[in-house]
Amino acid sequence: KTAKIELNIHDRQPKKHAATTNAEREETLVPTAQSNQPRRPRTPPMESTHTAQKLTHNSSSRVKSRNWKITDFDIGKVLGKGKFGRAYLARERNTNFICALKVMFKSELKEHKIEKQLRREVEIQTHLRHPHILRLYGYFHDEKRVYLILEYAANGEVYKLLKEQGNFSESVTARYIAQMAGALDYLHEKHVIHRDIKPENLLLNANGDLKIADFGWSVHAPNSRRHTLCGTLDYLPPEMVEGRDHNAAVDLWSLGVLMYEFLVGVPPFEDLQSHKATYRRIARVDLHIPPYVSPDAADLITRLLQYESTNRLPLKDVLRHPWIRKHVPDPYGI
Ligand SMILES: Nc1ncnc2c1ncn2[C@@H]1O[C@H](COP(=O)(O)OP(=O)(O)OP(=O)(O)O)[C@@H](O)[C@H]1O
Repeated sequence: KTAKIELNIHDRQPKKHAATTNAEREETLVPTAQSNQPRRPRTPPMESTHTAQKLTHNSSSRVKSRNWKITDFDIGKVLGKGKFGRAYLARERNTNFICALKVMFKSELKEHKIEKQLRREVEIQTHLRHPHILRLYGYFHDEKRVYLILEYAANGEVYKLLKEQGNFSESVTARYIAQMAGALDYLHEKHVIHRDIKPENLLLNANGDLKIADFGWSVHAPNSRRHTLCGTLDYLPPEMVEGRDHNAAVDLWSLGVLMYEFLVGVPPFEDLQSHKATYRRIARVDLHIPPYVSPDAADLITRLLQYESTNRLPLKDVLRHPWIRKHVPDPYGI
């Protein structure tokens, strides 16, 4: 059933204002010239032949990496900066497989005491296989850094697209929400709660399909650990801001917040005055849906943003909702 939460809320930081990290100061992964070799068919590096450095899950359920090293990859452009490092476009030399390489400094992981969190993130994400969940193919490390080999999402962050466009149309939103509902349903069946659904954690691949990308706050349910929550308050459900027990229904609430933000451009309980004000609006479910949102869309948002977690519309019913049906002919096949 759940985890007790300690709140330690910070403002939603635009990525470019992230604090300077070792990764920025010590830029050692110099992009290499792209080779002109013809491309072979792309297969995930894990499935490549003799290098088979697949992450394995041993009996004590610790995830292990084997043998990958930085020289197995050609490094391309910087895809972006996170709090703890950078992501690079990369190509595995043996197979020409294109991927993203996320590089973090061990010293920073230690300094911020997030090694455990990262280990959990890697352990969870490695075992997930879903078209709308970003694949983590493997990881390796050297003396100073940890590297994650990730599926490449060519169209970048949903957050950036949303800021550029202001909001999304109902048909685009319905497609994203159906993809999210499918992915969350898969996670919940595996007893994983994501707990940090927001546009910053969603990427888009070359086809414009959505990929859940960040498992930093995910947990296996049931879970009884206490956690310090950093990040935006906007997506937290009443039970989490009130420090009560919570379960997988937290992701249903966040899906409602996400749907609102996609259609309106700002999250429903945002209050720029103070965190306290946002907290109050969440706890009261102080929801105002603008009149330009269609009645069917408003109905789905309202069914997800229910104070009582048991009253939130289950994910399978989200996929059957008339608004999804109207815009997404085959919500199970997307
Ligand atoms: N697999 C990927 N495909 C394409 N772009 C990516 C990929 N992974 C990361 N990026 C880009 O690089 C940026 C930094 O990624 P990173 O995972 O290091 O940080 P983050 O998780 O977005 O941020 P934070 O560390 O603050 O949580 C992302 O915001 C995104 O724009």
